[in-house]
Amino acid sequence: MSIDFSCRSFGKWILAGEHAVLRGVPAIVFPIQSRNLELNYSKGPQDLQLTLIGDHGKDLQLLVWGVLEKACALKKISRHDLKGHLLLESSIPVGAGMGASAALCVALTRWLGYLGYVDASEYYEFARDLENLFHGESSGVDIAVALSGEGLRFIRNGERKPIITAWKPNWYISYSGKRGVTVDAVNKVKDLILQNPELGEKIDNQMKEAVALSEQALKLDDKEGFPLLVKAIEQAGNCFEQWNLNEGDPAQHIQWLRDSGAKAVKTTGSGGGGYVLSLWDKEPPKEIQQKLIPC
Ligand SMILES: C[C@@](O)(CCO)CC(=O)[O-]
Repeated sequence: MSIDFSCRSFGKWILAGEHAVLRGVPAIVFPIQSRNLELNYSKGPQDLQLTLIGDHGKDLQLLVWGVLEKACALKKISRHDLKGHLLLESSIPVGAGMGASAALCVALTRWLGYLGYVDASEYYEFARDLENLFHGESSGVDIAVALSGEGLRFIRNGERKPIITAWKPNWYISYSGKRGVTVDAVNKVKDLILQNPELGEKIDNQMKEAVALSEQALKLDDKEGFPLLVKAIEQAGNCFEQWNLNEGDPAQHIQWLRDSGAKAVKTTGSGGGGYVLSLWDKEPPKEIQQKLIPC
């Protein structure tokens, strides 16, 4: 079968800015090159057929049809207008906070663009509308990075600026042992803000400062940048503590990383589970590395 169109979108991890980004604070987000979703499309006369492969391809089974349903409704097209064969290969786990749903929405948007249903100028907005199927409220940060494939400084309804890093930190993400459900985590933070607006604002401001520090740290050289980056990550990580989003398995995983020699550790993404970022001053021990994904 010949391939008529293909595209690739990426999973993501966030250095700083989670949650507060919903209230206008910038977020620093990077793609995970090793966790991506590849779409290959072959034209054909038959109603659309779907094949899912890869470590996490099958996870997408229910999501794909749901997203396509919504895309058809938004563009006022019938499912029967979509013909041919779609092959999706994914290495992004679903429900782990790595942005699998955003990567899927971006890949399908690009494909619909190829078919002539979506203009390239509206890819971002359209993919975001599709992603709202999964999140009650999303800032669009996952869509932005899945679309660009590069590190970004992201502001909700605002800038999406590439991040230039002057050095390559020894940083990794690893699974906390528990699923992270974005909508639950977002609601937990919102509840805290409702109950204690002053504290909510204080934590958002702390996150904002962590974002500024991390940007500064990445612009310096590694010698000067490292201690600043440690401070930034710890400060951002402490926000998750205050939001009570590290309880249980994530807290134990964070402690294990610290005990193993990580110099700074924080939850990445929505929290309440999912992935944890760790920063090291040298290569982590071999037996630890098996559990770490290089960023
Ligand atoms: C928790 C959150 O800030 C990041 C999830 O990756 C939600 C969002 O920005 O859409």
